[in-house]
Amino acid sequence: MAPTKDDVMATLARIPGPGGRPLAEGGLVQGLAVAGGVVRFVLEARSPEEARGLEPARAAAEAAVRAIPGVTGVSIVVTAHGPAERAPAPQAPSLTIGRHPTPQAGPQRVTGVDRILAVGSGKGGVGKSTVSANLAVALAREGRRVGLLDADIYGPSQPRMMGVSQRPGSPDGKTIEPLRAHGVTMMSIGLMVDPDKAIVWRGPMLMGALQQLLGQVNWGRLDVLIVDLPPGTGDVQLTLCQRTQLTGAIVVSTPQDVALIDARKAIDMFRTLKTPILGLIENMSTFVCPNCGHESHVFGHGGVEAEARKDGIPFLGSLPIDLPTRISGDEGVPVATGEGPMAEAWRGIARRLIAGGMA
Ligand SMILES: Nc1ncnc2c1ncn2[C@@H]1O[C@H](COP(=O)(O)OP(=O)(O)OP(=O)(O)O)[C@@H](O)[C@H]1O
Repeated sequence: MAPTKDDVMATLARIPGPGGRPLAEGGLVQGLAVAGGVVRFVLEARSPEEARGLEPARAAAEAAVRAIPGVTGVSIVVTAHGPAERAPAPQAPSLTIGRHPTPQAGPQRVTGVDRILAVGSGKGGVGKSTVSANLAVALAREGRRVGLLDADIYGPSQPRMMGVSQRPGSPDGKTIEPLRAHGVTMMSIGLMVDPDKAIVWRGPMLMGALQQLLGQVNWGRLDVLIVDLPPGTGDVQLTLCQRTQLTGAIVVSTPQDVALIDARKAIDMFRTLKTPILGLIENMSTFVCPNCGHESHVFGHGGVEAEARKDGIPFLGSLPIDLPTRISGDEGVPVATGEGPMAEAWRGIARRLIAGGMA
């Protein structure tokens, strides 16, 4: 019989954590997911010191969870952030998102944030949100302090992909406390509006909302903030590039021509706005049949790398069509939280960005 989350939490309640308190208590266990027999969760320490001290408890938890009948795999990630970055318990916010923009003099930094990476695409549905979420998690696993802002105002998908749904609090009515998931500090417009209501805003309202999400969210100290943009080349992209000091943009595309045509437009837009393009990522590159191992190039293959070479833009990597990537995205536990070839691919891209000083 497949194990349940309750089975896992009951097991973790018997394992001592920091200060002898059971691991199951105090919000230490985050993002618990049980898919088939595979159990995944994050142990979120309050400081790097506490994270280092958690190793024996992590090993004990892994052994104990593995011993639960029906468990076929266990992945436990320990992440740490300073207490300043830990969001307080959500309270009813008195702040709403969505207003006209306020004037500002030139592009501005976001307080406490060292780098801002925009993740864009020309075409919708090519995997921009999947890339943003997995990259954020992979960077956090490398020990970076990471924020994720879902700026896809018309179609926010990060709450689902990161597995959060509670409304962020605004205790003082001026700033919004972001949420935490899988070691990442995150905020999405989707958490502030009724999920069943369409956002019907003209450009100025979008600009104002983005300004609020950057300036009024208490991001804390971050090494890097990843901004998941809407597809295309519209008001949100323009506002972000013109009003914020961006480190650069990453453009995601699938290899087929129709996506590449739009990716070129996104590249052209970032160039026009003088935003450095840090690299291209090819998503849904190939499909390897899990039954026979045959590799098909459903959307073509290699087109994004060729485009990068032609344009003199770094190629950051390619990701195959992968069922666990889709399932884990739907379940709110990005595939980069686990182990295996996909998590390894994300780790590689994250390390490349860190080595280049970009994250
Ligand atoms: N490499 C992949 N393998 C399998 N499924 C994937 C992969 N990348 C993305 N997907 C799935 O494709 C769908 C679209 O992905 P995603 O939402 O990340 O795209 P997007 O470009 O952000 O879309 P939008 O234009 O709506 O913002 C999702 O269901 C996601 O799980």
